[in-house]
Amino acid sequence: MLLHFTKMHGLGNDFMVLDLVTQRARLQDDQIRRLADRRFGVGFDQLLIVEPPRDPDMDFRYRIFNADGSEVENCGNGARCFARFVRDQRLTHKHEIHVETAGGPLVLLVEDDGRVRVDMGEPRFAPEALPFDAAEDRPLHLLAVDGERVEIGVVSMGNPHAVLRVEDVDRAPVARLGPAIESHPRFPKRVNAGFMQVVSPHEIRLRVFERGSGETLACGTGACAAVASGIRQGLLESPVTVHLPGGDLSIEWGGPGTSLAMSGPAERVYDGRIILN
Ligand SMILES: N[C@H](CCC[C@H](N)C(=O)O)C(=O)O
Repeated sequence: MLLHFTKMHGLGNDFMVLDLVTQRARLQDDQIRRLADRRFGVGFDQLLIVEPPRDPDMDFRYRIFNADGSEVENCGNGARCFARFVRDQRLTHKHEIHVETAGGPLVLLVEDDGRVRVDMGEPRFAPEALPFDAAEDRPLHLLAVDGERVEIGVVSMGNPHAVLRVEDVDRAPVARLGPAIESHPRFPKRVNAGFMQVVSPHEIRLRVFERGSGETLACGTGACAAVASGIRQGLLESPVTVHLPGGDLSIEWGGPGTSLAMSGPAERVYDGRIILN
């Protein structure tokens, strides 16, 4: 089976994007893992699949798979690349695109300068939304991990995030605590682990060890989760600039009962064709 695809990235968080509106394919987990491999395959953090919507009021359905083949509920950087892709491929001419995802509906606004603004919905802090094993909803939870006890904020952006505050992201124990938090037993569906350094009330630095992909150069939902947790703890005020290793995102959130908005770039790298057996 020959498949056309496009390689894209959002601040270095990179994607293979497949149009399954005009093409037909069913990919198995092991095929996704092989395609994700940066030597034996195309190489990506996530695979994004564009499909026709199930709900007639939506424009598209958008499915997201991590490099380990696991299907996930949401991908912020991927949403921006998705919006750029469907317009570049002339699958739509709309500037406001309504998308079905496993984590709920998204509204994507493609701006004239090529940046994409995404209404990411309302952050949810209740442990059962992630899911996270905890007796109650609170701004910070204690987690015993790798022989130490750390304080984390937990946030669902459709996908689960644990946010840990650090003094200096460059010296944060991402390689050691990232995997340990990702697969911690109190997160039955695993979790993305964010390491947040507060620079000022309107500025943070962030590194994210992503569930199913490892540390990435940027994580859109991770940036949203870190800002939401920081605002809830009284450390941050909207809008917040998030400095990730791959570049900056801008996040706005008016607090409980309101949607959180993220805006940033989406880049195409190349178009390709691959034969899947
Ligand atoms: N690894 C994430 C999905 C990709 C999120 C990230 N690439 C983003 O931009 O939000 C998870 O398992 O929930």
